[in-house]
Amino acid sequence: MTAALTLEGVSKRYGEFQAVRDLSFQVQKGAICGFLGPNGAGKTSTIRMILGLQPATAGRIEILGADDGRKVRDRIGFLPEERGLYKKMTPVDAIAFFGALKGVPLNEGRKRAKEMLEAQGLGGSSRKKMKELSKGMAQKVQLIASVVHRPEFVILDEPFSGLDPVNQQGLEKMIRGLAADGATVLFSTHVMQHAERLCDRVVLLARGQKAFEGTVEEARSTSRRFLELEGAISPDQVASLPGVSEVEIVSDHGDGVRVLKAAMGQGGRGQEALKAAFLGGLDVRRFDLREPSLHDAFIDLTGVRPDVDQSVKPTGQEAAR
Ligand SMILES: Nc1ncnc2c1ncn2[C@@H]1O[C@H](COP(=O)(O)OP(=O)(O)OP(=O)(O)O)[C@@H](O)[C@H]1O
Repeated sequence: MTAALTLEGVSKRYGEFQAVRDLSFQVQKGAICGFLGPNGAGKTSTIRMILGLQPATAGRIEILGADDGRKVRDRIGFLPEERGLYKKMTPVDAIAFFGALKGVPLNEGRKRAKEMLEAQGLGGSSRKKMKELSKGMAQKVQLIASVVHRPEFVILDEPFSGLDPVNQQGLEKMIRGLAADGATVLFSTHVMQHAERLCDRVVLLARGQKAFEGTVEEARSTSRRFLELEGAISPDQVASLPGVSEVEIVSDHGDGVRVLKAAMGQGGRGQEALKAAFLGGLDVRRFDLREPSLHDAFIDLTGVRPDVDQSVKPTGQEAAR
């Protein structure tokens, strides 16, 4: 496997404030990688360093074999977090314009734009002005504009933000399509579900530091599984089941019937515990085995929720740097 992107010990300081600290990770060619973390974790700062839009304070970045993103800018597609295409242009013109900035002749850009809009079910909107499109449509157009030059590497900063579930799904499909056509994709998000569905690998970032790098499955496996049991059972009985590390009373019906939540310890298997409960004749009337989600894993690995805002408001002087 070949790495399309390598970061080694990358840091970013804004004045006294350390936004990114000693960050290292790789994205293999052709992979979809999720760059995950709460708002303010340092994702945009890292993306800007990868693209060469701002210098790293320390460390090394290699993208598509180059030591500076600006040297390979025509082979990269970028969807920034702050969006807005020329409002008075039609989608076709806006897309062709962006293509032209990356060396695609205007006529060819228009042809590609029409085909890509058609493929996204936006063929009917191609004569409208950008300002007349819904937010979801405009965002799809902007994504098309960022990939019309058929880049090898696509970087999307919070591509799902502000979209309704239907448009989010459409965008997920587009991202899968880009990877199926051979592109490498890195996208940032603070919503774990998108990454769970899309990514080959994920990099988890909290307070500017990497907390985890690996597959979604590996991330999940670091987190505890839970077994929820309802019946005339005591916490002690559940605590003695194999693999159970902790028991919590969720609710007590008062007649001896309770709902108990058992956290499985490292390597503990809920099925084994359930089997022992039934073989031991425990009065279990309902059970639920809950696998940890990527969201659970993020909280376990970083100690923070991915949906909080970790931003530190920059002072005027720092913001100007
Ligand atoms: N130019 C700047 N000057 C000073 N501080 C900055 C600057 N840019 C970003 N920061 C701070 O660095 C931290 C990381 O910001 P960054 O935008 O990289 O995070 P993020 O994970 O992309 O979050 P978001 O999705 O909200 O943009 C934040 O605390 C932010 O306030």
